[in-house]
Amino acid sequence: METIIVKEEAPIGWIILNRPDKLNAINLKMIDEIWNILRQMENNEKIKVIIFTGNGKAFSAGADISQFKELDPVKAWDFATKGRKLTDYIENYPKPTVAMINGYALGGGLEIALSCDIRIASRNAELGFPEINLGIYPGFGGTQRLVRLVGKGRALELIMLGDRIKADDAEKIGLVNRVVEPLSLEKETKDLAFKLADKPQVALRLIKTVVNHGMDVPISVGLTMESLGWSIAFATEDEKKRVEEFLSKRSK
Ligand SMILES: CCCCC/C=C/C(=O)SCCNC(=O)CCNC(=O)[C@H](O)C(C)(C)COP(=O)(O)OP(=O)(O)OC[C@H]1O[C@@H](n2cnc3c(N)ncnc32)[C@H](O)[C@@H]1OP(=O)(O)O
Repeated sequence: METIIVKEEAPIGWIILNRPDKLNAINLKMIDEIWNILRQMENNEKIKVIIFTGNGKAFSAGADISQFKELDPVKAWDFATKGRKLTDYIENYPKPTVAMINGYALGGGLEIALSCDIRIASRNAELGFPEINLGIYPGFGGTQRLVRLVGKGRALELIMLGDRIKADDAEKIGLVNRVVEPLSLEKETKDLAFKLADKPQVALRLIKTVVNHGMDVPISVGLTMESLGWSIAFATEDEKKRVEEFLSKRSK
């Protein structure tokens, strides 16, 4: 791998963006490498949770601006589509995903973090969508995911002004789930990942499907999806075992 470091630390699969001298700017190669490793990890039963992070002082400072010089509208469309397909894949990934935001998470970098299920940020992280300052706007799904996460007013402010915000402010608006001290970032993220890995995996997958797709359809359809998914959970070993355990403890 040229642009990422991959670590298997079962049950965690680490994907570490690795162009530290360029603040982990995302080029086409990185998109391909993340995609390919995610495909492999999908079939690796030992891996139950994926953690994304960055090597060095950034999670990622966004799409690689040096590639923009070569872009005409057709190439820009290809680049954006590749990035957007990747973030769609991450959002709908069959295993839980966590973004461990260790520093700058900007533009396309923040869009990767936004497509993860949970975001934990170091207190010294800075987040934002500075694309407007380049005459563009988020193109890896950010306009749509941000508005769903923080609401229209805050999303427009972030995207239209392009200002970076501190982790604490990101937590206040729900852009990140939790802020921790830099030295505890890895431990807190791993604790969270272990907790997720201990949960029934099929039910987690159903939750992601119902929540993600439920947001795209009328509530009546979302509620029906919820009921269908809920019924499917009764076909799992986890449900049988866990309900049985609960009831047998009560009857003693
Ligand atoms: C085509 C479809 C795109 C779809 C949507 C996505 C769009 C985007 O993501 S556009 C990019 C948005 N991001 C930015 O505009 C951030 C750009 N970076 C910065 O503003 C600053 O680097 C900083 C504030 C994040 C950090 O500043 P500082 O600590 O002073 O570090 P340097 O600026 O010296 O950066 C070190 C090194 O990294 C290179 N670099 C940083 N960001 C990018 C980037 N996004 N693309 C390419 N290269 C980047 C920077 O040029 C420096 O490299 P050298 O000059 O070789 O040392």
